[in-house]
Amino acid sequence: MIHVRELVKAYDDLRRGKFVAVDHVSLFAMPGQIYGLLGPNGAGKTTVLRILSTVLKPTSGSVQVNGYDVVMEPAMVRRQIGFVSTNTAVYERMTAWETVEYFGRLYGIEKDQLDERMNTIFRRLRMDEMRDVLGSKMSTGMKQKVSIARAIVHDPPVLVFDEPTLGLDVFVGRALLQIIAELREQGKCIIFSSHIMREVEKLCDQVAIMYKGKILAEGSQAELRDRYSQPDLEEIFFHLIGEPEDMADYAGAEQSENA
Ligand SMILES: Nc1ncnc2c1ncn2[C@@H]1O[C@H](COP(=O)(O)OP(=O)(O)OP(=O)(O)O)[C@@H](O)[C@H]1O
Repeated sequence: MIHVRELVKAYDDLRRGKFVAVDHVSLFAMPGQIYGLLGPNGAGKTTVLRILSTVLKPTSGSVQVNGYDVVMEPAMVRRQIGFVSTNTAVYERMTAWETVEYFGRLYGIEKDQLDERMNTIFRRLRMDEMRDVLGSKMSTGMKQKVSIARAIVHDPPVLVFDEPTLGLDVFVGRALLQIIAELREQGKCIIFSSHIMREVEKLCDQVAIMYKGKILAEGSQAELRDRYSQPDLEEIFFHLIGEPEDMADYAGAEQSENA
């Protein structure tokens, strides 16, 4: 379970001065559910997820992961979470098996239990054929599977996916979404951030639409469609922000992408 209350993150930016990247964000995600954080580049999604996984400290507000507070009990929070993003590192000189084993050991899992768990994970993620492939020889899709395997090796109840399909082709992207749906069936609490409306539409039970640091709307997809009388998430999004008159509206996002 993830409980975010009135979360604020302000940066002291040399160029922009004090910049509020996350502005009083509240959300609640349950086990067995995929919670979608949908928003364009620069909306503040990654900042929320980094605070959730204890990489960044909040300016104010509170975040609890399975009852543990991210500021007071960061080590316990890290045990609850598996984090997957597009640029999760895969070591060039380690095989798929060695990489996942290494992370399992970091979490202090006993050898026998680790072997058993890894066998299950490799089978479930259809990674058996790539056990001995070195990081330097892996395709992007293989690397992404290794990233998922290392994120779930300690069997965390909470999984965070930050734009996980970025740069993947349609086959690998689809397989990845299927894996995430399977993890939901296992009762995991999943946060899935994306700017791709179609993906969020397919996968997510609850959706928060985020823009310029704020959550503009939150609910199940059916609730959101009803509330705003719009047929899909894209229409709801533009209904909420208004049609941008020119790309000046989008300047902040461009900067973030290049940062
Ligand atoms: N260290 C920092 N200092 C100053 N501003 C920052 C810093 N990190 C992020 N920001 C700004 O905070 C805003 C939100 O960034 P964030 O990465 O959370 O957005 P996002 O929704 O994840 O988008 P993206 O998909 O581009 O990563 C952006 O305007 C970004 O430039």
